[in-house]
Amino acid sequence: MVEVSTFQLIKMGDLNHHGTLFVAKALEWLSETGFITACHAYEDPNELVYRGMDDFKFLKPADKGEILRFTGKIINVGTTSLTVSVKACSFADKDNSDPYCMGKITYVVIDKETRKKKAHNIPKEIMCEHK
Ligand SMILES: CC(=O)SCCNC(=O)CCNC(=O)[C@H](O)C(C)(C)COP(=O)(O)OP(=O)(O)OC[C@H]1O[C@@H](n2cnc3c(N)ncnc32)[C@H](O)[C@@H]1OP(=O)(O)O
Repeated sequence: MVEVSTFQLIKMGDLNHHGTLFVAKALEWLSETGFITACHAYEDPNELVYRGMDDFKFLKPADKGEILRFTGKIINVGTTSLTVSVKACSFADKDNSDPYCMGKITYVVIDKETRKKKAHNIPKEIMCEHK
């Protein structure tokens, strides 16, 4: 089972015109955590590419000064792909029960010479349910 956490402090430059966390910044942090999580399952980052994101939701605004914990878990292992669920919660929300935003990101393994997708042979045991 793979679970990876990263942390971000929301600063002035991360805000939108409402004065809350800008969606593009949240997506950047979400996809960084997703990629780092995927690299724990497949260790060559040069052969791992982003394919798509599903079910991205922004559920409540996040304020300047908040420390966010992004938690990535592998929820599906296919033939060439793996899917990581990432949740962003307050640092104080110890059980990740009240996320600010979340999404499911799929990565595909490619051959670094041909750039064509290839089977990764990652064992399904690394998957877990994201509560
Ligand atoms: C980290 C980065 O920034 S990487 C840079 C940005 N990304 C890129 O440049 C990648 C550009 N895209 C590509 O080169 C190609 O689309 C590839 C090689 C990734 C995939 O090739 P495609 O022919 O489009 O892939 P295809 O549609 O068959 O999907 C491949 C796998 O992803 C899975 N997949 C694709 N979309 C989704 C999705 N939305 N949700 C879940 N799984 C998905 C498929 O089911 C398949 O899985 P499997 O082989 O494990 O059964």
